[in-house]
Amino acid sequence: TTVSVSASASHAIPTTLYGAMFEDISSGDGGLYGELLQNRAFQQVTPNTTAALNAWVPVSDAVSIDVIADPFPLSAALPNSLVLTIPPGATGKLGFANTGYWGINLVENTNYAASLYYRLPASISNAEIPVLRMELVAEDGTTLAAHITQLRANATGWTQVSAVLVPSLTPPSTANTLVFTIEGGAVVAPAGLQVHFALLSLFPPTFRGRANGMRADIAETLLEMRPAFFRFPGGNNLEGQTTATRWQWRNTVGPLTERPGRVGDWGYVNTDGLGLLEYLLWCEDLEMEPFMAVWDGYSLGGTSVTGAALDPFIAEAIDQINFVIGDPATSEPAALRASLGHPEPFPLTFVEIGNEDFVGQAPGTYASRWNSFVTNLTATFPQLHFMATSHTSGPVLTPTPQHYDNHVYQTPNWFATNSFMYDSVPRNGMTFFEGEYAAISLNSNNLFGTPAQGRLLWPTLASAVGEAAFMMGFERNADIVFAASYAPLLGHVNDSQWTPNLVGFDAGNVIKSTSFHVQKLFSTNRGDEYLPSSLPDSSASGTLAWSVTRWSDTGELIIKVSNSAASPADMAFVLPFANVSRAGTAQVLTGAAGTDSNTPEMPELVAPVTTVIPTGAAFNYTAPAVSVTVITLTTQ
Ligand SMILES: [NH3+][C@H]1C[C@H](O)[C@@H](O)[C@@H]1CO
Repeated sequence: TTVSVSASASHAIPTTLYGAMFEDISSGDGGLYGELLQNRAFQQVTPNTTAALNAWVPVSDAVSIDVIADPFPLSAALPNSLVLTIPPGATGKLGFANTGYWGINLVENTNYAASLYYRLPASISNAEIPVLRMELVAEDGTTLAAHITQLRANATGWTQVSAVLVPSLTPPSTANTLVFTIEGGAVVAPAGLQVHFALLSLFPPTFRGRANGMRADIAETLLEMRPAFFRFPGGNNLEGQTTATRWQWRNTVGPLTERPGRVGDWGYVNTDGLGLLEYLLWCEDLEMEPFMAVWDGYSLGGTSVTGAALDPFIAEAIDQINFVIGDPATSEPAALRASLGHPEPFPLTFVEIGNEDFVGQAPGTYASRWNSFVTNLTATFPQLHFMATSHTSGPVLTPTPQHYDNHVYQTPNWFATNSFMYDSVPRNGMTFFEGEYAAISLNSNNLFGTPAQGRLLWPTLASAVGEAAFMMGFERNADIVFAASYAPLLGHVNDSQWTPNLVGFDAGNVIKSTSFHVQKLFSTNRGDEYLPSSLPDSSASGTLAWSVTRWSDTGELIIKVSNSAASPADMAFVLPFANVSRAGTAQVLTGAAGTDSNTPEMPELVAPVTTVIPTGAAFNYTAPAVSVTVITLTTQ
């Protein structure tokens, strides 16, 4: 195949072309968000049930623990507490432990910040006052770190205890626990003792040392991709099953004692410790533009709010946006932002109105809800761009959307043969965000089924190669495609609500998938202008796709190639430049079989290999079977 490249660019490659989509789908709590204790504040649980004690266990049968609706709660937002009951004369390790999110990763000589609130239902009159011991304990019972503090005899009000725990060694597994025990032996409990606990927390060092920040290894992995934007808070997790359980920005900002959490849309409670300000600071740290969604009246249970009933939610969206960009002098939400330490507005251009309003009953009311939101938001924020989430084929929306968020989940082969999807889209001023795409299954007749029905647990090499072909279409059509992101971004391997995910993780490991490598290769070799070239075969039998872009300042050329065929593809490149470097760099992602995946067992089975290849004004390159290649060379 000969590829002749044009000397003049046809269009710019937007800086926002490659980014990340995020929602809490086994990805925030227990993942990107740094908190190591699961169910840390008993949020949104039913008191006096076993489920309310999720991730909490007693450490001896001499005591009992129960989650209650506390008569004197820590706060209105956190009404529940854990009551430790020590019967008279009890001895031994009198306490309870948290087992984390399928484990707690601990590293020696690292500072872990523990904190909790406790209160005594009645003052203790004993001579000896009980001691509270916090310990990091390994699977075999070894104490890795300990901190003791004396309880205050008259602490009938909530009292906070904070401590830094430093493991003396790195334990052999992540099956570690944080153990809380009361000591003082029989003296403590001549008549027995009860202690109430609330908002118990353990944080490792966070990414960039941010308070209430992100887990560093996952954050560093996402930083590797250099995503240019970050879409949040969803995705389904924006919507709620009902209006009442929608994502509400105010409940996600301010002190953790003021955040009630919510029943998320992926089968577990969200702490909302990862909230709007944390998302925005995270965008700042990774230099990503926020693509922020506002709740738009539709909930996944099928209900819609329309007409005048929508007004309070439009006001809520205006407040949410003002929290991000408002002037503290004139806007209460902006003043709240300033009071939380960020007086300056955050950058914001794109606001998405809802999520996937093409599902269920949503299309029936989206035109009306879109009109209500966009009419009001445009009046308040004329500088913002609003993205529609219904299908471009309908319903007809007014005002006409400037941008649509398209989603596609398909088979690896579908992606490999649909890289021309945007070539035939009319150029009428409308531009597109391919906000969610992924090779999800080998079964085109049941894409969202189970693994037994063809669903992929992990991205495969064939997934990544297909997605790369599809992404060539983004670059060739970057005059109308301004952003694209794989979804979902992250998933906990022990409890994923969705597979495959771009990055898998467990308590101690991060797994970079084959698709992650493609996202990183494209995002870190983007170029800023597109050079037209001979077109690949756009038919269903096309197996070879490529894209040529350039950095206009340096003249550096980037040639991306995707070969989904089971055999190598001989290519000849013809470049119309005088001073093409005689050697270029080739980063090649390939493997033994298209079915290869990076998994917890073999996290690096498939990884890019960088080589130097001969290049020049005309050069040959053989793309290996089932591979993605990024060639970089200079032209001046
Ligand atoms: N059903 C997918 C579409 C929705 O927007 C996401 O929440 C889900 C996983 O990426």
